[in-house]
Amino acid sequence: MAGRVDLDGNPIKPMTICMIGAGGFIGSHLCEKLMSETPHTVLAVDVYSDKIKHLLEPTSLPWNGRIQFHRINIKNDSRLEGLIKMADLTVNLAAICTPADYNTRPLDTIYSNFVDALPVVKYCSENGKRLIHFSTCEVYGKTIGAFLPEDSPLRQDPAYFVLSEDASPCIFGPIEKQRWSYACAKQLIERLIYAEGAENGLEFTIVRPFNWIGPRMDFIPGIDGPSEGVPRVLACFSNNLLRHEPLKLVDGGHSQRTFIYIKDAIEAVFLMIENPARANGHIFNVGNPNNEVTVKQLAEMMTQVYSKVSGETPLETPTVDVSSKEFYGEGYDDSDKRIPDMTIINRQLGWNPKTSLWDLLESTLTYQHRTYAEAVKQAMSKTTAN
Ligand SMILES: NC(=O)c1ccc[n+]([C@@H]2O[C@H](COP(=O)([O-])OP(=O)(O)OC[C@H]3O[C@@H](n4cnc5c(N)ncnc54)[C@H](O)[C@@H]3O)[C@@H](O)[C@H]2O)c1
Ligand SMILES: O=c1ccn([C@@H]2O[C@H](COP(=O)(O)OP(=O)(O)O[C@H]3OC[C@@H](O)[C@H](O)[C@H]3O)[C@@H](O)[C@H]2O)c(=O)[nH]1
Repeated sequence: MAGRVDLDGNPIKPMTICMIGAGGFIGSHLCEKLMSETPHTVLAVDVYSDKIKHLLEPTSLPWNGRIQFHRINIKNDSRLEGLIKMADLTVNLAAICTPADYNTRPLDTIYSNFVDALPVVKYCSENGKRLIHFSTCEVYGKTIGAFLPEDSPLRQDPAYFVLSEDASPCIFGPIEKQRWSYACAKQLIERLIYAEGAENGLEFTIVRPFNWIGPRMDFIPGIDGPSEGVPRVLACFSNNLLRHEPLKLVDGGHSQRTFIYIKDAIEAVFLMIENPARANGHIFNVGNPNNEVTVKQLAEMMTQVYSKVSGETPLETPTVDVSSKEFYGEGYDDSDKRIPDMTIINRQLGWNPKTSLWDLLESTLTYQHRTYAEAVKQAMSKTTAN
């Protein structure tokens, strides 16, 4: 830890970071790396702490005293401003961010992603504190190419699909497609933060994650989350594999995504945290443009990788089609394709992702198998016995 320097060769001073949503998937990985590799202190705010329990106990851990957990719901807790004032930097990760909620709980989604973030922005701005706010690649919505005829050669032209922070439009569906409640709330909070920067001098960085995946993402229904809950695709497919049932392809699984390993993505956030002069005032795509697949291809690859790490033979028919209405309900819609433009993050922070999709799935599914296989087996045998 000694002699840590930033990208311009200046020594990095230890700082205090107020991390809101620290108990979630991304927060747990950020906390873990901050504790093991830096001298920084974290004021960890969340309503849950299960995913960072291993960092909080026992008190003999080498970083004891550098991480404090504050069980606070930011919707209604006056302690929040005090914590932001105590910190040099606030990182806001708190959000409802599972697509199954966007069309079924649109009010909670909009409140969580816009209204609840407002005081965080206000306290940072009023107290002259730096803010790193987590937005999403969903603010781009659909690509321009999605509106071209199916057989148009322009669909192959990157100008019609690569998503760039300072050039691409944000294209959402009609209001009755409530899927876009999340993207729209995230877009408005981005605009508000940007305006606070322009009018009141707020020092901000906005992160747009492109499908970060890895261990501790979401939950396995009926094991460490509600039986009827629908997590994001990694956990949905992991759950199917653990239960030896077919993976469900929504509307045929034709949508495309680029997946990035959480550990690669966290490196980018570290560079933002420790290089304020290069990160302030910027919006950054953080993704891996080399890891593009259709959801169907993802299902096939996960089936192969899971068979390798578990030693189990895959099902003869490993996938099954399901309509989005059946899977998510009324008002669902989808992003067609998500390729991040990496120009700005390359220029400002010199960052690039490293891990291939196969490798990241291998380490993630090894973790899923080790963590959940036994519990799923027991839960399934209990259900059969009843
Ligand atoms: N994982 C991704 O690929 C991805 C992609 C795009 C955007 N993001 C954004 O990154 C952020 C973190 O995502 P994640 O994947 O870690 O999700 P997550 O759900 O695992 O983490 C969010 C955390 O925020 C906490 N939280 C929510 N509301 C709160 C409140 N009112 N008070 C206190 N804590 C609250 C939750 O308890 C949870 O622990 C979110 O803003 C999300 O929109 C993530
Ligand atoms: O079991 C499943 C689950 C999901 N899917 C499909 O897989 C794709 C990816 O689904 P995810 O649940 O990972 O969510 P999305 O990529 O659509 O959105 C995510 O993007 C970025 C973040 O802001 C959020 O974490 C979330 O909105 C979608 O096309 C979805 O319809 C399936 O085909 N089967």
